Amino acid sequence: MLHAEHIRISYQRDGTERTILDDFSLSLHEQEFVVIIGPSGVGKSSLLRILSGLQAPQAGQILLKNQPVTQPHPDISFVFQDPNLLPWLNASQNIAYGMNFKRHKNRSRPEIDAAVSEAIETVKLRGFGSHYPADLSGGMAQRVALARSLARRPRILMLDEPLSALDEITRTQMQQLLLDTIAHYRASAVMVTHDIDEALTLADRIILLDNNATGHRQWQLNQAHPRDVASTEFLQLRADIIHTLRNAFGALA
Ligand SMILES: Nc1ncnc2c1ncn2[C@@H]1O[C@H](COP(=O)(O)OP(=O)(O)OP(=O)(O)O)[C@@H](O)[C@H]1O
Repeated sequence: MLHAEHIRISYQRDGTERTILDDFSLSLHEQEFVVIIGPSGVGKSSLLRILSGLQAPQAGQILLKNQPVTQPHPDISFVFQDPNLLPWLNASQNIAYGMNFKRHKNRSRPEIDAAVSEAIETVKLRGFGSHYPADLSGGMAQRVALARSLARRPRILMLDEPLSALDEITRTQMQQLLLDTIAHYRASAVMVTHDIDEALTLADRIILLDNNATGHRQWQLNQAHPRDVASTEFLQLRADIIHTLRNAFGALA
């Protein structure tokens, strides 16, 4: 449904153009969960912004249902590492605020209220709609951010390390919640993470971004959820990914 074709990302530094990523292509399928990994600075966040239409590539194009994506798109939502909730709005109002987008302008109040209730229910925050961000834990705030992104029913969710600020237990719970929530909304997802176990837990496909000539590596995972990442199968996959990272990036990995 989303196609990235021959993407090049470069930035100006000290008057010269520095290419971060070149000739990257990706076809994201319906309800597919793609996880992007790679060392710091390889261009993961930049790529996610480009896939979302938040940033223009220097070459190539993004197509969603065969239409070019050149600006933020109502069918694509973004979840950041920081929940970025508005402190003067309660959880329900923060979620409703996410629906304040061109495509939803004609929605009636009852429709918005129903979408907010469904989102709150799905992220398991029933009873917390009237709570303000200051009264929510980090995990709860990130659930509100997830609900805000999904209430407007995007087809694709872009997730930039959304769980990395959470403690280990909350993070594990959130991984399952993320899978359940995305399945409920029948969305696809592209997520950036540094955590290989998280990638193994969530992904249908893991892509290792590589900015040199060896090209990007990918692994297809067909195992059902929940997954036991301590099983022999996953330990072998994990070892293969780490080995590939070391070969591609040496000391950086
Ligand atoms: N707006 C910008 N202007 C100039 N350089 C930038 C800009 N954004 C990113 N960069 C540079 O591009 C490179 C890739 O950055 P990006 O944040 O996409 O990488 P990343 O793989 O997500 O890194 P990390 O894992 O550390 O978050 C880095 O060297 C960064 O300094």
